[in-house]
Amino acid sequence: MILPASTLTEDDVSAKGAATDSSGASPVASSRPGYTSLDVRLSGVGRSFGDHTVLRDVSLTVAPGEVLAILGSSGCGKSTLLRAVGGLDTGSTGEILINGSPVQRYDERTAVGFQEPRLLPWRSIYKNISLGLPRSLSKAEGRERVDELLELVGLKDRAALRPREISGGMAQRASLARALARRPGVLLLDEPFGALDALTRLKMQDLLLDVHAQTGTTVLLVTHDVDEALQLADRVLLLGKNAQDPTAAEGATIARLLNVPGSRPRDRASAELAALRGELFSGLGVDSHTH
Ligand SMILES: Nc1ncnc2c1ncn2[C@@H]1O[C@H](COP(=O)(O)OP(=O)(O)OP(=O)(O)O)[C@@H](O)[C@H]1O
Repeated sequence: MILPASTLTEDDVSAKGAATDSSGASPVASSRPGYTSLDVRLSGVGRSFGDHTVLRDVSLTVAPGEVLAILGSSGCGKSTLLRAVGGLDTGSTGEILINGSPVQRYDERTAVGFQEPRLLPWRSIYKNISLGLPRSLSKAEGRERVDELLELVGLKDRAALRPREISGGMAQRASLARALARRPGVLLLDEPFGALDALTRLKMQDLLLDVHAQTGTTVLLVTHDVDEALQLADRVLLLGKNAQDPTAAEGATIARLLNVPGSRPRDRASAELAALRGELFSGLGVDSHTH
């Protein structure tokens, strides 16, 4: 049973984040009954398309329950990396392990959410979410799970509507619920809020924090938004040229890997975050105009 985040006690919230994994990575969340949080280990991951090298030598461990934001300039390979972790692309080199075993084609331990909600227009919201259920569930179990998810993403009273009858933000919530329906150990989100207006985007960020507090799922989040990364992530991975080796061969690698301090939800105006924001902007080649 998934409870709305508002029913969590302070103890529930502070119990999260107490542990750290052996990689020295960020705090890990404990998952709720029925959910799992899996670790992801990347070793020397690379990807080329023909003679165009997009990614090279990406190595890191994402702790169970961690939220890792992936930033980088357009075309640097963020989606390519995410697709490789989900087994949507099998052309990468190096090794990707989830919970110690290699990623499979369309790995069932993962679920992917995209910028466009990708809902079937002729199906109800309820039915669209049920499309994400694992086949192993009975009808009754499936119904119970979809009801929980509708509650979790605040769409209980919209279940019977078609996608065109709800707003873009609601459609994105339905898409998130569909991705969660198989209770993935690793949730892969590719610019999930990129097409939403600024206010809806902030609300969706809060919703994702609620969902993460409820499920403890490991999240890899590709975003272009530095503030979104700082608000949501335990760590931020900046893909780009290696600053220590500017003459290195083409292809993006880990340019920076930053811990984001403070527990969520974070104070958007804190001085610590402002310093990190400046560092990330400079890593992205953008002048943050601080004087
Ligand atoms: N199937 C493919 N065949 C050939 N080239 C590809 C393929 N998929 C990706 N690429 C190339 O790999 C590079 C990285 O693409 P990718 O979509 O991963 O970048 P990104 O960082 O996610 O970009 P954006 O921020 O613009 O979404 C691009 O140059 C793209 O053209």
